[in-house]
Order: sequence, then structure tokens, then C-alpha cells
Amino acid sequence: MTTTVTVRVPAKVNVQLAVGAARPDGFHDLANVFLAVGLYDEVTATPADTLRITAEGHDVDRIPLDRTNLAARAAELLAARYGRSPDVHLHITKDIPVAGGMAGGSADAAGALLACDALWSTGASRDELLDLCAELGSDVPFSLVGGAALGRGRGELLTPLPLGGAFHWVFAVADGGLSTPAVYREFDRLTAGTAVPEPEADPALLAALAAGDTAALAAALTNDLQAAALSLRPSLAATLDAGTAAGALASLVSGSGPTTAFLVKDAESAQAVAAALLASGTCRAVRVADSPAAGATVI
Ligand SMILES: C[C@@](CO)(OP(=O)(O)O)[C@H](O)COP(=O)(O)OP(=O)(O)OC[C@H]1O[C@@H](n2ccc(N)nc2=O)[C@H](O)[C@@H]1O
Ligand SMILES: Nc1ncnc2c1ncn2[C@@H]1O[C@H](COP(=O)(O)OP(=O)(O)O)[C@@H](O)[C@H]1O
Repeated sequence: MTTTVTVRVPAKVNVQLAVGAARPDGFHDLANVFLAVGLYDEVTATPADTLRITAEGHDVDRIPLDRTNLAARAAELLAARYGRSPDVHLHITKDIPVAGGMAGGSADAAGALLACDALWSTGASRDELLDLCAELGSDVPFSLVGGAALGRGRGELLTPLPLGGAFHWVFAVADGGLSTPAVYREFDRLTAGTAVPEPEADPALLAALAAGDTAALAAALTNDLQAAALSLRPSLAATLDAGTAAGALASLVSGSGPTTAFLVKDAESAQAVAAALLASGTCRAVRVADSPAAGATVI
């Protein structure tokens, strides 16, 4: 019998984040082009007498260890769906920046779901797991799937995208986090009184991904939440400028921020841009990672 299951789950960067007007339910329709990157959290599930969460790694003092933790919510949802006890010990090893716009919480939710599913042998199909992911959060289905995908609806309706090669990234971690709902509210405030277009995926960006063409991808990167994130955290402009000055091909806010993402030519350039960003004093830490990365995987 399996007694412990560990799942590894990647972070994401949004290479295009097109945001529509607020819907009646408060969410926003998106054309959200997700790319999984090689920074990972791990979730280990072990049988226990009660549902318990522990965590180690970067900034774990900033995540809740009670039942509001997204990993705990995933275990409870799966247990309720299959009529069993949610008692399990979930240990999270965190490497994805917390509240950084890189879907760390979503990664832990997808990881916990897959780990508990394996531990409990529920027999859930992939589609059933994807439905549960969507109940847990808009970004959680992508954490399960990984690779590259277009997310429609609120981001949960995924179409896998072809990728023609690897891309190299540097990420600058900012002090503190940004609240995703607060960034969407700021988007609403900044766009009030304007006609917000229907979000559409950019064909040039999809072609750049399919061709594995870094220069074309750099020219096509966009994030409709960037102005809102910069409005709430003006200091991010200096980080973006520092990355561009250091030779990044393109610089943008990752999702709702405040992590900033820098697309670079190759692994050597990544090291140079990372060192320059750190030396600039405009960020707390830097990380280097490649894309794509596989989705949630039992290891
Ligand atoms: C912005 C994005 C881009 O991928 O991620 P982050 O950069 O924060 O990681 C996502 O849209 C975040 O997805 P996720 O963090 O899963 O959001 P959810 O838990 O579903 O929703 C949290 C809140 O964000 C807002 N929200 C989220 C998704 C969406 N399409 N429209 C929204 O308005 C709503 O206010 C919602 O109550
Ligand atoms: N397992 C978890 N890991 C990270 N954050 C979590 C987790 N569970 C709950 N949270 C909370 O979810 C919020 C969003 O965190 P996160 O998913 O890391 O950011 P983002 O949505 O910007 O990618 C934070 O306020 C954090 O405290």
C-alpha cells in the first residue's frame, strides 16, 4: 500500500494576459496564455489522524497553515467528492514566491489534489480532477497541466498550446506580495469609463511560442494587469527598467505581480541579467528558470 506520495508542481508566467470587463460574478473574462516555468513547489501527502499542514522553504511564514491553505482546501474538496475522510498530513516545500503572481498557492492546491488522489486511489479521471481544480481557483487547472496553454473564461478553460522550443527567464522577487483581487479592482478603477475590448489571444504571440522564437515572443509579451500592478506598486518600474538596461529582451510584470519577469536570449544572458538586477538594489531576490516545465507530477 502507498504510504507517502510527493508531487512536484511548477510556477507560471503569463506571456499574454488580456483582461476583459468585470463580469456580474466579479471575475474577469481572460485570454490568459500560461507558460509553466522550472521553479517548483513540492507537496507530500502522508496518512494522518487529522488534516494537518506543515511547510518549509521560502517565505512560508506568509502562508496560512490552517484549513484556509489552498492545499488543505484541495484535500477537503477531493475527500468530500469521494465520500471519505480528509485526514492527511500535507507537507509543502516552497520555492515559488508567495503572493508573487506566479501561482504558488495554485501549485500547492494542484499538488495536494494529485497527491491525495494517488494516496486515496480515488480513481478520478483527468477531467474530474480538472473540474475540482477549477473549483479551487482560476489558475489551478493550469498548475495541473503545465506546459503552455490558453486559458479562457476566468482562466480555467484550457487549450494546450504547441511550443517549438525552450525560453529562458529571470524573475525578480519583490518585497512583500500583491493581492490578486486588489490588482483586478485597480484594473477596474483604471479602465472605468472606457470600452474594455473582449480579450483575444494574439496570433503573433501564439506563432512565436509554436516556433520557439525568443525574439518574436519578446516583441509580443503583454499584460493588461501591469498598469494596475504598477499603480499599486510604483517601485516595480525601476525593476523593469533595470532588467531592460541589463540586456533582457523584454520585461513585464508576472500576472498580478509583484514578481517581474525578464525574457533573455540564453542561459548565459540569464546569469548576467540576474546579477545586474540583484546589484541594482531594485528587488529582494532573483531567480533563473527555463520554460516550458511539466505540470503536476508524482515523483
Ligand atoms: C492574475 C492571475 C493570472 O494568471 O494569476 P496571479 O498572477 O495572481 O497568480 C489569475 O487570473 C488569478 O487567478 P487565481 O489566483 O487562481 O484567482 P482566483 O482564486 O480564481 O480568484 C481570486 C480573485 O481574483 C479576481 N479574479 C480572478 C480571476 C479572474 N479571471 N478574474 C478576477 O477578477 C477575483 O476578484 C477573484 O475573487
Ligand atoms: N499553499 C499556499 N501557498 C501560497 N499561498 C497560499 C497558500 N495557501 C493560501 N495562500 C494564500 O493565497 C494568497 C495568494 O498566494 P499565491 O498563490 O502565492 O499568489 P499569486 O496568486 O499572486 O500567485 C496569499 O495571500 C497566500 O497567503
